[in-house]
Amino acid sequence: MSDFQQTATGDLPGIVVTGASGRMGQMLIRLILDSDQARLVGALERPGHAWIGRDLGEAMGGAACGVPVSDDAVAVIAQAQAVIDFTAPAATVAFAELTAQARAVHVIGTTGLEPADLARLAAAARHAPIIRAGNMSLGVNLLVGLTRKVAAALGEDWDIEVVEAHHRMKVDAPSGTALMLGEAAAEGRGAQLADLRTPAREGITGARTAGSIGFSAIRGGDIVGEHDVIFAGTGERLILRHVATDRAIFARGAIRAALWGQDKGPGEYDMADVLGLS
Ligand SMILES: NC(=O)C1=CN([C@@H]2O[C@H](COP(=O)(O)OP(=O)(O)OC[C@H]3O[C@@H](n4cnc5c(N)ncnc54)[C@H](OP(=O)(O)O)[C@@H]3O)[C@@H](O)[C@H]2O)C=CC1
Ligand SMILES: O=C(O)C1=N[C@H](C(=O)O)C[C@H](O)C1
Repeated sequence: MSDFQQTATGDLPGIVVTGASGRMGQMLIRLILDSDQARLVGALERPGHAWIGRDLGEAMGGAACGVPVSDDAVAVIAQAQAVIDFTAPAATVAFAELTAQARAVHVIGTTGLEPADLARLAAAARHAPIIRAGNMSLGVNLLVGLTRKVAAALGEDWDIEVVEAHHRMKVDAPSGTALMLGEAAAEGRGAQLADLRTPAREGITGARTAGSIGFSAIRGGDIVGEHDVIFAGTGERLILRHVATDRAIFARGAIRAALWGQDKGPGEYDMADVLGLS
């Protein structure tokens, strides 16, 4: 039986994990319980979920850890210094408003957010820090900087394509990471991604528009997350690649962000801020 006992003692930042039963939720819970820098103070799931009211450790198949799974977001978030949230857009927007009311740090990994969701996050960030990134790993955040530099160095005769692969359960495309990489490539060219992005291709598409940025998504099996930025020139190709093999890289980044945010004022931040890459 797994031991889900809390390692931390004393007055450390208290973290609440939303979407506790999810792939990222469970990874975060294991790492926070093992951490000597933070405490797990709550676990949230949506109303009606089979885990509600159960001890979190037992629900995860191990020994009791003393943290119940709850659907009472207001009461649980009131206990938090940070909320780490890898759920779904509608849930994340609602959690942002509650987390801002509690003046806690909101770390958001959720992808697939629409402009209206982002506007609500911006409003919440007027009251407390929000740290959001489509990918919380060190490697991808370094790749973002490399992509910006390579795009700036190469002319428009180098076509840019972002190719991503994820597990069969992923619901959004292109991935949040692919969009981060596309935005960096566009910035490198002194433009906005919205002006260069090519819609998904199918049928008689015509030739490629010069200077555009294309996206392709593969879904299958248990692929954790793979991203290529392809710079296709004439007679040569340059490919920047990141391969994730373990979700712990995202969870470690999110916990680091939650701790980094403890002395920050209201506002919107990203992982480049957390990692000192800005
Ligand atoms: N930024 C990053 O580094 C990363 C981002 N992600 C993103 O994180 C998100 C989650 O990914 P993943 O863990 O794989 O997905 P899962 O589907 O495994 O987990 C999402 C969890 O959130 C729960 N949830 C949904 N709505 C609510 C709600 N209202 N209240 C509480 N819990 C809720 C779901 O419950 P139920 O199943 O019952 O609906 C589920 O347990 C995705 O958007 C993904 O793209 C993932 C990895 C890294
Ligand atoms: O859904 C996932 O799994 C992942 N989502 C993020 C994304 O959309 O880029 C990050 C990572 O690739 C895993």
